[in-house]
Formats: sequence, C-alpha cells, structure tokens
Amino acid sequence: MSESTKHRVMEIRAGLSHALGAAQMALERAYEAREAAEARYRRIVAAATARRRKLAAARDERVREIDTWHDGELAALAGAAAAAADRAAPGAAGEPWHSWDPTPLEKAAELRVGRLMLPEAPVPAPVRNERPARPGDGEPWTGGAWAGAPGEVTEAWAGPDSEPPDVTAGPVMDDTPPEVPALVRLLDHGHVVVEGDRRTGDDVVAGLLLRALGTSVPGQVQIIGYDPENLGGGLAGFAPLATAGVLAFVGPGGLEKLLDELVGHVRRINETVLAGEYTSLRELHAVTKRRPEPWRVAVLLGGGGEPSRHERSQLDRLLRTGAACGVHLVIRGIRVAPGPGIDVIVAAPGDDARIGSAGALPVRLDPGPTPSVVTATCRQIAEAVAAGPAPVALDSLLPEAGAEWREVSAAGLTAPLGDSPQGPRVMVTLSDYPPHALIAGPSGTGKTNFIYAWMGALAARYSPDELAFYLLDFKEGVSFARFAPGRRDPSWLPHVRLVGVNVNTDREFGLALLRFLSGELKRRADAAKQHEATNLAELRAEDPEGAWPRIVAVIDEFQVLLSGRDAVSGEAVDLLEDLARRGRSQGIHLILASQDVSGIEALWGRPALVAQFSLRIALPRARRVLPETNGAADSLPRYHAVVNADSGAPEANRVVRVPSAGDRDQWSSLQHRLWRRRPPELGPPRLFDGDVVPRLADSPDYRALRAAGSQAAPIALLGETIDVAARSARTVLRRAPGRNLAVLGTRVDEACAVLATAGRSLAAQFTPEGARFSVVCLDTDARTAAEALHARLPDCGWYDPENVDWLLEDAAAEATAAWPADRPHFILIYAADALPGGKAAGDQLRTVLRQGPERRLHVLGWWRGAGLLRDTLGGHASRTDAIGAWVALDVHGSELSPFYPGQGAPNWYPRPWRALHFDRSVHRGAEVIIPYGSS
Ligand SMILES: Nc1ncnc2c1ncn2[C@@H]1O[C@H](COP(=O)(O)OP(=O)(O)OP(=O)(O)O)[C@@H](O)[C@H]1O
Repeated sequence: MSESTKHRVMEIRAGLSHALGAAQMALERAYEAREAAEARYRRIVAAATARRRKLAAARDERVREIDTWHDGELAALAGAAAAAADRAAPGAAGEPWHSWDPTPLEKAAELRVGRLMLPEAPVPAPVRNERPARPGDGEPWTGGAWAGAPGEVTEAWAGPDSEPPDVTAGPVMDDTPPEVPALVRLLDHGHVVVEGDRRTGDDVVAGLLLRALGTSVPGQVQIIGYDPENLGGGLAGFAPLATAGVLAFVGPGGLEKLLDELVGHVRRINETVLAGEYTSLRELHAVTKRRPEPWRVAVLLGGGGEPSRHERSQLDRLLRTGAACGVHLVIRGIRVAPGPGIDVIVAAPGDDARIGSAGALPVRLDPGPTPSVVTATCRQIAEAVAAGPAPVALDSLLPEAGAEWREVSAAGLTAPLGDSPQGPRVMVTLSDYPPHALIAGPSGTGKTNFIYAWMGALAARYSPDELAFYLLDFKEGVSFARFAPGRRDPSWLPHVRLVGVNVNTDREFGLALLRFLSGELKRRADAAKQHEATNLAELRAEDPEGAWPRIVAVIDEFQVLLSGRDAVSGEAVDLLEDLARRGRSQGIHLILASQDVSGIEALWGRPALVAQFSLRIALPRARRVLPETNGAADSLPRYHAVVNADSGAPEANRVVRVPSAGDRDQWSSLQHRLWRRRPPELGPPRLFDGDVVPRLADSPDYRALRAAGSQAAPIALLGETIDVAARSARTVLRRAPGRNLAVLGTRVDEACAVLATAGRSLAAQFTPEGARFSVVCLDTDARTAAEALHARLPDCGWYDPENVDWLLEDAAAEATAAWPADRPHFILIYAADALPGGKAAGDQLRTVLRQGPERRLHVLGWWRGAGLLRDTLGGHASRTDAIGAWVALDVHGSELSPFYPGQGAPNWYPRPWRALHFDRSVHRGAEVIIPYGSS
C-alpha cells in the first residue's frame, strides 16, 4: 500500500475518530439537554398541579362566600319586603285570620290575599359581625390567587350607593325567613279580578271584602253584590250587613241598573264632590282629612251570561274611572281585559296561584276567613252603623287657636255648623236675611247640642264687642248654666250677658227677657234714627265708637213661654212678633228651639211671626219646622240636621253633620280660652236660676241702701223680681194714705221671709235711732222668724198676744195725734188676723192702717188670707185703699180682686216660693217676685 495510500488511510482514520469523538460529545450534550428538559417538565407539571389546587380552594371559598352573601341578601330582601308589606297592609289589612280583628285605619291599605313563595334560601349563615363580600367586590383577580388569605373574608360590604341592610338584626337572622305577604290594592286604588279555581277564588273574594270592611270605619265601605248564579249565596256570611244598609244585592237581571247607578255615582262625585279641585277622593282625603263619600265595592260574580254591549261599556268605564271616586269592582267569572289599576288574581290551591303585582313569583293564597269571623265582624259593623257615626269633635268648627275673634259682625254673623255629607262645610249666617232661626227636634235628637255647637263656632269667631248672647232654657235642668260661673268652674263665656235656667215655671222670666230686648230694640232704633241709619251695619259705620254688638237671644223649649193662653203668652207673642219684625235690621236675632213646633198654636196663629224665622233647622224626625212638602228631616241620620235658610224650601236644604259640643272637656277648654281673653271690664253674666232661692245679702238694691236723711221716703224691699237685671221688688212707704203693706197667705216661711226682707231693708235706711220698729208676733209658728227679725232691728219693740193691746193703743193715738211725727214707726205684725182684743183692738188697728201712714206710721202685716184682711178692714163692703201694696202667696187671683183696683182679678196661681206683688201707687199689673231666703 502506498505511502500515500497509507497516509490517506491514516488521515481517514484520524478523521473518523475525530468524528466519533464529536458525535459522542454531541450525544452526551443531547442526553444532558433531555434530562434538563425532563426535569423542567416535571417542575412545570408540579407547579401546575399546585396552582390548580390553590385555585380550586380559592374558588370554593368564593363560592361559599357568594352563597353566604346570597343567603343574607335574600333574607334581608325578604325582611325588607315583609316590613314594607306590613306598612302597606297594617292591622286588619294584613293580619292572619287566626288573630284577626277589625282595625279601622287612617287611610286605605293594601289587602293581603296570601304569601309570596320566594326562592328557597339556604340555611341561614351563622351570625357574623361583618357583611359578607359581594362577588366582584374587593381586589380583582389577577390571574393568581384571590388577594388575601384563602378562607378569609377580606372586605366589608361596600355597596356603591346604598346603606347595607343590617343582616344581623331583626328577622333576617331568624331561623325562619320572614313571610312576604301577597297584597292587592283595592280601596282608593283599583279593582280586583279573580280567575282560576272557583273555591279558592270564593275564599279570596270573602277575604278581600272582610279585610276592606275591617280596615275602614263602619259604614264607609258599602258592598253591592251581584250574584246571579247563587243569588247572594256567595256572600251569605255578610248578610248581617244588609240590615244596616251596608250590603245590598241586585237580582239576576240587575247588572245593567247596578252599573248605571255606579256610573251615576262616579259622575256625581266628579262633578260635585271633587268638583275640579281634587283628582280623586284619595287626594281629597289626604288634603282635607275628610271622607265625604263611602267606598262602594261592587262584587260581580259571573254566571249571568255574557254582559250586553251597554253593560260592557259601563263596566269598562267603571274600571277606568271608578277608583278615583271610590267605586271599586271585585269581579269573578266575568271576562275583563287587563289594564292599569286592575289586579288579577289567578286562584289555585297550593303554591300555584299568581297575582298580577307579584309577576312570576308563585303565591300561596290564604284560606278564607272562617264563617264565624265573617258573621261576627259583619254584626259588629252593622251595630256600629246602626248606632250612627262617631261624633265629630267641636274643634272642627273652631278657627285655629290664636285666630279667634277676628270676624266683624256689622253685616251678619257667619259660622260653620259642621260638614255636609258631600264634604264642604255648611256655613250659616244670621243677618238681615235670614234674621231668625227656628230649631226643632224631638227630645234627644241633639237640639241642645246643636245650639252649643253653633254658639261655640260663633263665640270663637266674634269677640264680645261683636256678639252678645242672651240665653233662656225652659227645659228642666240647667243646660245653659255651663256658660255662667259655677261652684266648680269660675269661668264663663264672655259673650253671654244673661242665662236663665230652670225657668219652666217662671215664664215671667221669658217675658222679662223679651221686654228687655224690646227696650234694646227701641234704643237701637232711636240711635239709628239719630244717625239716619237704616240697619246695624250703617249704624255701626255712622257711630264707630258706639257699642252695637249683634244680639243673639236663644230660647230653648220656647213653647213653654207661649203655650198658656194667658197674659204672659199673649204679651210674649206680641213682643216676639215685634222683635222678629224689627230686630232683623237692628242686629237682634232670635233663635227659638223646641221639641215639637207643631203644637205651638200661638205661633201658627201668627203667620207673619213665623215668616220672619226664615232660617229653619230640623233635627232628625222634626215635625212642622219644614213645610209638609219637605221631608228631609225624616231620613236624617243621627247627629245630623237639615239647615234651610229659605223658610224650608226643599231646594235650600243643606244637610250637616253636627259635631259634639256636649263634651264638657272640649267645651270648657274653648270657654277657658275665650274667658282668658275677655276684656277686663266684662263681668260675668246674670244667672237666673229658678231653682235657687236668692239671698237678700246678694241683692244689689239692698247693698245700695244707705242711712239717708230722716225725711226721705223709706223703701221696703220685698223679694227679687223675675227680671233680666237682679232687681228687688219694692214698695215706697211715703207719708201718704194707704202706704201699708199686706202679706197674704198661709205659708209661714214665705210670709216671714217677706216681712224680714221688708224690716231689714227699712232698717238699713236709718241710723239706729232714726226709725222705730215694733214686731208683733201673734202666731207661734212664726215666732222663731219674728224673734230673729226683732234681734236684727235696732230700737225694736217686741209684742205678742199678751201685750199687743199696749202697742195698738199707743199706735192709734200716734196715728191720730196732732203733733208732727218726728221719725217713722214701722209695725210688723205676724198673723194680724189673730189679733186678740175683739172689736176695740180691731178698730184701733183699722185706725192705724187708715191714718197712720200720713203720720209716718206704717203697718207691714201678714194676714193668713185675703178674706181675713178684708175682715180687718171692716168686712165685705169696706174700703180696701188702706192697703196700698200687697204680696200674695198661696192666695188665688180671684180672691185678690178687691185689692186690685179696676182690673178684675190678677192672673195668679200660687206656686212654691213665688209671690205676687202689687203696689197700687206704681203698678199697672201685679208682678211675680221671689222672696229672699233666710240669710
Ligand atoms: N252631634 C252630636 N254628636 C255626639 N253626641 C251628640 C250629638 N248631638 C247630641 N248628642 C248627644 O245626644 C244626647 C242628646 O242630645 P241633646 O241633649 O242635645 O238633645 P236634645 O234634643 O236637646 O234633647 P232634650 O231636649 O231631651 O235635652 C246627649 O247625650 C248629647 O251629648
């Protein structure tokens, strides 16, 4: 082999070995790389596994958190929904039947029909202090683990714009999630259509009606049933309401008429009640707090065939417009297209029912109320309705506190009397027209209350400078006494100038009031003439400084004054007629009230008098005060009145619901308020109480007596006159023939009271020595009283049957003496008819009676009969002019005619603690007086 060949072989070998070495190295490196790659792969796999585990843990934690949050959120929402439902359906609107009771509410509520079936919430999480985080809240996921340690709630609730509900409070954390009631809106909102299962639907209708009735004031929900299939059987449990007029049924053919009527109501309410001022009764109520119309709920149960076209269109009208006017429909079995304000209930047993307002949420309907609950409630409501509406408070008639006495009475007196059933207040004016009012109502219908309410409304608006009351009550009892100061309450109504109570036997007091008003009328007429004014408004304008309040004279049970056919009623009617005719323009208004004006002959015999009373007020079942053609009073509910300012013309009727003014607390708070505002110079009214015996010490005339000069003619007071002013009856014992006083009758106490009054009042006019008194007691029954008087009189001699002859002898001598009498001598004789001493004594007494007065010797004697006095004076044919004044007690008028010159017998029937006084020197006729009591 050639060297070159060898060399080449060697070169090739060396090349191969080099290549092999390189290949081995490359292989090794490849092995190394593979190992490294495998190691990396293993690391990556391990890392991925770890990350997945971590992620799964984070996810589980987050899911747990979401569950917890969802649970809390659901519970909170359910709680909030339940609370909202409670607010929307409080009391009887939402209470379950087992604990249900009627609870009238302020405003219409939503009514519960069942409960919403909310999605099942997981078992509530344990109580925690923080709010669970919402998913998506907190740190965003960065592709790695959730920020914060796994299992830890890192974030408090941070809702963007709402406060979180407190999940730890209230029912939320209760074990049982709160029940969310399913509610529908009926009253003041809309209509309810019930579809689906029939029996369940019946229960729904019964429940709805009962809840509507139970949440409103009895009578405010009226139900009209149309049940052609069962003829009312579907509403049988509600039957007790029918007796009170709260439930009515229409027959199978009556749907059209019913719908027409309801449409009529809607139209009327829109026109006259809402009258463009309000869009709905709900709004009217919200603004005025009044609900002048009831809710009318028509329950239309199908089965009468498809409604006619007319019925259908009326139905549609009501569905559209009824709710605003309180006309609501509850419909079952009649097809109705859905629309706004119509809540559809698809009735089904179990949890499958639906109500429109709950959307897709299933509803479990409540079972119906038990028949016993329905009947008991309906009975209760019927009784309450029959008993009449609850009284309205007097405050509703009054202006705001602090806004009193702002009105001016120049043109008239205007005040509200209450609300009309349609809503607006009924205002009544006394002015030139109508000037006077006639009120009638059988006993117990609220006539007196009406007068109180009217007086309260007037007194709160007009100050005592603008209005004065004169009040007279002929009823037994003291109903007007509250206006005068009493023992328990010293306040009085500042406008009241006179109160006469218990005057049923003292008709003279009524006459006195009319006479007084007549005098006032004359005074006003004279002033008007002087100022060339034709009515009060003009007089007040011409004489702004003058005191010309409008006068309102109220005479309750005035028929007592006019009923007797005697001089009192004759004069009273004359005065009334004059006052009624002329008082209108002089601001003197008469309010006459009576149980039954139909019996007052004196009134109906004088149509001109009646015509002046153009304001007529009739309480329920009042007769004759409205004309025969006007029967409005017959159907009046309790505590209502018809007010008619046009002499009873039916078109002028206004019905008013009268507030209760009888409540003493309410009245006295008004009276005290006004009393505290009274002008300081305004004193209390004169209170004449026929049941109270007056006291001489209280007599203004007695208190005014002073010891005068010895030449002044002494005045003997005798008793209180029945008069507007508390005057004392008097007789002046001048130095003139006949100036003696005789007290006639058998009643010892009253005779002694008159003599005591005369003696004490005479003594008050003299210094102790200025006059001489002699008390002669000839009747042991009168001894105590005579001794009491004797003890009170200065320089007073005491005589009895033993020594009266001395006195008479002296007195007869004194009466006939020629020397001038230096001081008066008053001889007070108790039982003068029992004078001992026979003819001689009789002659002496006669001498004293006839001649004594001219010599200032006056006899004030008590004879126990008019005939006995006649005997003293000399018998049947004798003259009686020695007795110039007398006071008759239990003596009949006819017996007094000899002492009643020229006028026949006075009209007098004895009555307890009253006397008839006549003084021939001043009186035209006799006057009734009340002896002062012994104090
Ligand atoms: N509007 C009213 N609201 C509440 N209660 C009233 C109302 N009117 C009258 N009453 C009550 O009815 C009863 C009778 O009322 P009131 O005395 O006014 O009747 P009257 O017609 O004057 O009866 P009488 O002539 O027998 O006195 C009283 O207890 C009174 O409180």
